[in-house]
Amino acid sequence: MQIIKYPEKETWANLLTRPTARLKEIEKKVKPILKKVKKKGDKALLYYALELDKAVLTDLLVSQEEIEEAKKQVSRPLKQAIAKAYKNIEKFHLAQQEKFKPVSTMTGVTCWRKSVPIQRVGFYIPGGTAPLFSTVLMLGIPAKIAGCEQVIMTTPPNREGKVHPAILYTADLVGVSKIIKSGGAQAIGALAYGTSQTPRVYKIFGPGNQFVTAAKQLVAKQGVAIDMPAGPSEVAILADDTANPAFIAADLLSQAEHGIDSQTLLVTTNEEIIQKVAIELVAQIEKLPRKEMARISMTNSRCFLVRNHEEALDLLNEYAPEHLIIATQDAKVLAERVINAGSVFLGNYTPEAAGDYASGTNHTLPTNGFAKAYSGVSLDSFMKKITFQHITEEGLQNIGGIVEKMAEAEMLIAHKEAISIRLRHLQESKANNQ
Ligand SMILES: NC(=O)c1ccc[n+]([C@@H]2O[C@H](COP(=O)([O-])OP(=O)(O)OC[C@H]3O[C@@H](n4cnc5c(N)ncnc54)[C@H](O)[C@@H]3O)[C@@H](O)[C@H]2O)c1
Ligand SMILES: N[C@H](CO)Cc1c[nH]c[nH+]1
Ligand SMILES: [Zn+2]
Repeated sequence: MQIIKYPEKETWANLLTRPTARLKEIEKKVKPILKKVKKKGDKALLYYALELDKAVLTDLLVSQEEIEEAKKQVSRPLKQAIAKAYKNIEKFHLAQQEKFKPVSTMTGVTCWRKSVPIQRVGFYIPGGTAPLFSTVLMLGIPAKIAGCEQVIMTTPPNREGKVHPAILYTADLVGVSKIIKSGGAQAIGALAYGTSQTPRVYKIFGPGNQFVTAAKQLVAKQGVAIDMPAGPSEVAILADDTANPAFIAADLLSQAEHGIDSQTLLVTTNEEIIQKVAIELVAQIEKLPRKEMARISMTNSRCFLVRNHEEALDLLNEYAPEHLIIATQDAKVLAERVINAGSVFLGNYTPEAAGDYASGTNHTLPTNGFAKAYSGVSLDSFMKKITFQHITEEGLQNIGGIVEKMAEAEMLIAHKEAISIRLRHLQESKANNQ
C-alpha cells in the first residue's frame, strides 16, 4: 500500500488514477470480438467459449434439466441465506416505487408521468474468477418488481461447460427467461446484436471485468442502452481514531480479492492507524484463498494522510469511489458532504460486504470515477418514464398564446399553426353557437 502524506490538491488527479488498463487498449481486444459475434453469431460464442473460457460446448443454452440439477445441488443453509437476502433486497427496491400524481400546470392543462417496464432486458452475471450469484438477485429482483417481460441472462461457462449451481438456482428464483453460456465481451455482443440463441435486448445490465465493461461502453455507442460502466470493484475508507484497524484491513481486502485490477483507498487524519492497518493487512491476507489476487490488487492501493476531514471529503469526492466506508465518530454528519460515490457505508459495524450481498441496497454500481455522473442500479433502471398530458378547450385558450409566441420567436411557424388552427376553430364554434 503506497502511503501519501499531505498531498497538495494539484497532485490529486495523478495520485487518484485507476489501475484499469486504458480504455483504448482494452477496446483493441474487444472490438474484434464484437465484430465476430455480429457476423457469426452463435458460432463466434462457441469459438470464444473455447478460446477464452476453455469450455467445449455443444449447446449455448442452459437446459431445464441443468436448472433442476442445480436446484438439488445448492445446500439448504445457502438457500435460506439467499431467501433472507432476497427479502431485504426486495423490500428496499419495492420502496422505490413511484406514485406520480397528475399535476394541473394551468387550468385545463394536466400532465402526468407513468413508469413502464423495459420489455426485454439482458443480464451479464460475472463468473470468470468467482460465481457472482448475488448479482442475479441484484438485477433480477428489481427487474421482477418493474415487470420486465423477458430477461436474457449470459454468464461464462466453466471448463466443463457448466454454470455454477447457485447462479442457476437464483436465476430460476427471479424468473430469468433464458440463460446463455457465454462470458466476456462476446456475451455483451450477443445481447446487443442478437444471435440465433440469444434474443437481442433493449438494455444490458450487470457488472464485469474490463473486457465486459469496455464492450458495454462500445455497444452503448451503437444504440443499445446500458445500466452504467460497472467495472473492477473499488472501496475507499475514511477513518479516524475511533475506527478499528482490523475491520479496515478486512474491508480493504474484501474488495481487493475481486480481481487484480480492483483498487482500495484509505484516507485518514490519523497517522497511527495507517501503521496498524498495514500490520493487519499482512496478517489477514495470508488467510485468504484468493491471496495472490488480493496481493496484486493491494499494489494498486493508496493510503492518504490528510490534514482534516474537510480535505478528506474533497479528495474522496474527486475520486468518486464505487463504495465509500466512513468509519469516523461523526460518520452521519460527514456523509452529508458526500457528493460523488456509488454507495456509502456508515460506522464501524457497516461492512461493505453487507451491501454486496444482503442489506438491501444494490451492488451493481459505477466504478472508475463514473459515480460523478451515474447512479447504481435501482428500480428506475428497469423502467422508462413516459409522460402524458391532456388539454381541455379552456386549457388551450390559456396556454395557446404562450406557445404561439415562443414558436414564432423560434421561427417554427408550423408549430405556431398547430395551436392557431385550433384556437380559430374554437372561436368559430363559439360564434356559430351564439
Ligand atoms: N462494479 C460493480 O458493480 C461490480 C459488481 C460485481 C463484480 N464486479 C467486478 O466484476 C469483475 C468480475 O471479473 P471476472 O473476470 O471474475 O469475471 P467476468 O465474468 O466479468 O469476466 C470473465 C470473462 O472475461 C473474458 N476474458 C478474460 N480474459 C480475457 C482476455 N484476455 N481477453 C478477452 N476476454 C477475456 C472471458 O471471456 C471470460 O468469460 C471483477 O472485476 C469485479 O470487481 C463489479
Ligand atoms: N463488491 C462487488 C461490487 O463491486 C459486488 C459483489 C458481489 N459479490 C461480492 N461482491
Ligand atoms: Zn464485493
